[in-house]
Amino acid sequence: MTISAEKLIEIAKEAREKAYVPYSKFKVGAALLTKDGKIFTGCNVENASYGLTCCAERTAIFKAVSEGYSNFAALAVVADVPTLCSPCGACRQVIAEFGGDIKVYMANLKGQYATTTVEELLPGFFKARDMEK
Ligand SMILES: O=c1ccn([C@H]2C[C@H](O)[C@@H](CO)O2)c(=O)[nH]1
Ligand SMILES: [Zn+2]
Repeated sequence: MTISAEKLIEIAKEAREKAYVPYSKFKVGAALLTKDGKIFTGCNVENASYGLTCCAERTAIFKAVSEGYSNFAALAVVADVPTLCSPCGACRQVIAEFGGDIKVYMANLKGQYATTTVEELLPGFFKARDMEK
């Protein structure tokens, strides 16, 4: 990995500013580090049809994959909360698709963070192997 957790969190914090959140007003930012050192950012994008909202984490992952990157080392997620911003279930499954060992930094605006992995966040996640007959 080429950059520190703190730096990735800083980048996620900047990405958070772009959040489109007219309904919840809850801005979330993400920064995704590829194994070859490229960074893709994301923010949450809400919709008047609430269920169509895309979280910051998935925005970052879909941006990266659509640009040809799918080997990830770490993902930072930042929100303005006293505790830490923990990815929702849908995002956990989407992150897991690309490796249960991807580091996840859950952070707040003060720069406090916890490090975990998707294996820890979503034990027993559904994977390609589960479709084998
Ligand atoms: O980890 C999370 C949790 C929530 N949200 C978004 C979805 C919605 O726009 C708002 C409130 O749930 O926060 C994210 O982007 N990431
Ligand atoms: Zn989510």
